Amino acid sequence: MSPQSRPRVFVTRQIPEKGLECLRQVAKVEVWPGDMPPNRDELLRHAEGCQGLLTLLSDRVDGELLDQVGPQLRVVCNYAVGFNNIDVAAAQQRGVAVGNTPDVLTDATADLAVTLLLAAARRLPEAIDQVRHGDWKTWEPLGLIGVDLTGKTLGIIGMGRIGLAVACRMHAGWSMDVLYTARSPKPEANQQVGGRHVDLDTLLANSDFISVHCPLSDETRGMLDAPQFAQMRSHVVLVNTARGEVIDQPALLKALTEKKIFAAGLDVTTPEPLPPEHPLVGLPQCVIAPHIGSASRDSREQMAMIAANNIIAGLNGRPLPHAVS
Ligand SMILES: NC(=O)C1=CN([C@@H]2O[C@H](COP(=O)(O)OP(=O)(O)OC[C@H]3O[C@@H](n4cnc5c(N)ncnc54)[C@H](O)[C@@H]3O)[C@@H](O)[C@H]2O)C=CC1
Ligand SMILES: O=C(O)C(=O)CO
Repeated sequence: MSPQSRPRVFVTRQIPEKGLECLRQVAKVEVWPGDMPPNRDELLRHAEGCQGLLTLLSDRVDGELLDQVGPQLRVVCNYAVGFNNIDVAAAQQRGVAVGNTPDVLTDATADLAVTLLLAAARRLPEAIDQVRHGDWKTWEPLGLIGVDLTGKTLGIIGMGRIGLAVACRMHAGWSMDVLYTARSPKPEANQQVGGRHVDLDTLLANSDFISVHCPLSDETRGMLDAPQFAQMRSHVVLVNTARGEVIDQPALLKALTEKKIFAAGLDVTTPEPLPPEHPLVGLPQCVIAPHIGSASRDSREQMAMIAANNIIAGLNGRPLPHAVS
């Protein structure tokens, strides 16, 4: 195929080169060069006339964008497993295939959830600050006391790929019992970690640690709000690596400041980035990472390959290897 007749693909951010090389074999690829994502106008302008779009979570893909890109558009793939930024129904109505990059980031994201859980439970940011600021005066019998982990109960909200990987780590490493919610019981969770499928209220009332792993949807938005915090144990450590909007953030702030729960570890917030002056940032018992769950070398490279293969399949009118519906 001559370079002129190749389909056009717009990639909305620099991604690992391996994936781009693969795409360049079959398509004329434009990569957004900015450190910041394209704004709406820039996205609309650069996407117009493309057959493929490789998008990020910060790119809203809706009916307006799809119409402006034009009827030649065949495929959109998010460089992420979550796809709450894409109106999948609008894409399907227009015959546009939608893909994502699951599995290859499961371990990295689960590792980060465990890291946040441990850091929040053992008050690591406060301890590090003490050393940095010259406040480490002596060995203190009553200083920086955290919560214990071994043999406690872990509640997983959304027992999918990442939820199960977190449960496996905490069950094998800390002998935790596992409760979980999901749309249906997961036999693999029962087999691998003895997990019990329960309703949300049961999970909230009986867990010492709670880790959120469900996708963001109309059903899960604001799922943890004031009434849910009121049901939690006062020593709970809450971890969220799913999406910020699953938790009502003002309710979380209140629960933390009023010591209704012990601590939180967040990789996702509302909004992202969270401004440094936001009250959650200043709370010692809230550990916040800047959405780095999948930020490991192998995960990001493999995500790029999956995304490229999805786009290539879509351009060729083949079913996507990793399609969402
Ligand atoms: N922080 C980060 O960098 C990353 C964040 N994520 C987030 O993690 C989420 C989960 O990823 P995976 O485990 O791969 O997805 P998955 O699809 O394997 O698992 C999601 C689970 O949530 C369950 N679920 C759906 N609605 C629910 C509800 N209302 N209540 C309880 N459970 C519900 C589903 O049944 C499923 O078992 C993604 O959607 C994404 O938002 C994923 C990767 C990296
Ligand atoms: O994959 C996702 O859903 C993320 O949030 C980033 O990897």
